[in-house]
Amino acid sequence: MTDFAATKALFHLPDAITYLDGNSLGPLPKSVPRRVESMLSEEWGELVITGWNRAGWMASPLRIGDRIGRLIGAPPGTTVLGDTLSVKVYQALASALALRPDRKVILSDSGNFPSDLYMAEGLVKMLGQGLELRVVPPEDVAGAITEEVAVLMLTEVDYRTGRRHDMPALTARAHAAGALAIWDLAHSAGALEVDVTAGDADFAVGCTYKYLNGGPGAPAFIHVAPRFANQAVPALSGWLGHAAPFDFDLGYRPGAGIERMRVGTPPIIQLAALDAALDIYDMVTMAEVRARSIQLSDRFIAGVEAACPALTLASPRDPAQRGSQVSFRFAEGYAAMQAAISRGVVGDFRAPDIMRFGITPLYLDEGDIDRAVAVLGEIMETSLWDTPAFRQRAAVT
Ligand SMILES: Cc1ncc(COP(=O)(O)O)c(C=O)c1O
Ligand SMILES: Nc1c(O)cccc1C(=O)C[C@H](N)C(=O)O
Repeated sequence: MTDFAATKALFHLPDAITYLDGNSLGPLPKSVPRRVESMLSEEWGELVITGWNRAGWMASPLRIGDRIGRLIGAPPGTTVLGDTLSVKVYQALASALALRPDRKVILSDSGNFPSDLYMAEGLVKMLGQGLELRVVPPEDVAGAITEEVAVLMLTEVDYRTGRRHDMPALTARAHAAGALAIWDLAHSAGALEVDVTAGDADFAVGCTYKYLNGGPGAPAFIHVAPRFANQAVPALSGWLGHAAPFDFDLGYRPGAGIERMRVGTPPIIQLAALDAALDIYDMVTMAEVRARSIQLSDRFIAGVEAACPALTLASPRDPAQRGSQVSFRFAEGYAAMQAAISRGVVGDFRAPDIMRFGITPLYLDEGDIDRAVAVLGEIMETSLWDTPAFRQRAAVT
């Protein structure tokens, strides 16, 4: 049985802050500074270039990829880390399209994160070939999976509303229509019980700086189903995805399996931080994390609805349809969130009117939820948000 008080004690949580933004950037695990410091001084400092072999740097994208694979139901050797999520989306999509050369449609939805759509748009422009990116409302996805579709590309949990797609059902539908399915697990990995194997995903990608607490700029992951591992053509054919990088051949030969999804030099310092952060996931089961997330989310929804009648729930009320965030609509949501932050309750805002709160049981408990509810209630009751200073938008929201 997971001891959530023990996991909470493993995080550095800034004084007087209730942190409800772990769905965007996880907080600092206390073990990370020590690990990074030892990586710097003992590995980089003492081993210098021999660290690639002697400290296992070169193998770390696959080794740590397996730690993430365990959390998303991927078999060992099918998940690798590197680059940003936008890059991994591009790689997955390019490879999936090459596996369905006779089809022309990439199907996605308007709840997808814009970068995923932008990467698809860029790829469509570059490849030409009559390809089309078709974006439909989330509720219309199932009906839009026709035999024209080459690839269904979705983010499982909507970054704004927290609405969760049914990965196994939509994937089965895509497969029945002859299409492939790519799942972006940015808002799922470390938050929900995900099983890419049972769900039969062809490709899965995600980031590690949200629920997995790898820190700002932590590398993304990509998983390729074993049936395609040696078939997927890597669009970004960098040297570390080559079958024998240190042969320095002039021609590219893809590496075995998931190795081919590597591109260039891995971010070793950032991987050390992520590796330390993932130790916390060895202390929990995803079933318990999910159950606790639902418990805390339901408490938060009930509290906010009672204390803040002006906020309307934007997330599905049914926990099964929701990820691990809770969102509310309020026309002046940006200002209201700034007011909340000024009172120590940190969530974020997504245009046009979404106040977003990440519910992360590894370091949040009932006391945090109740404090956040009380602060939001007070802000709404006193209209504390109603000042030009809180309406002034920052560069990053
Ligand atoms: C669903 C989703 N896809 C893609 C991205 C882009 O990730 P990155 O900035 O690592 O490329 C994000 C977050 O920024 C995201 O939430
Ligand atoms: N990756 C981010 C960044 O570099 C700066 C600010 C925010 C982010 C995010 O991750 C945003 C996030 N994907 C979202 O769901 O809105």
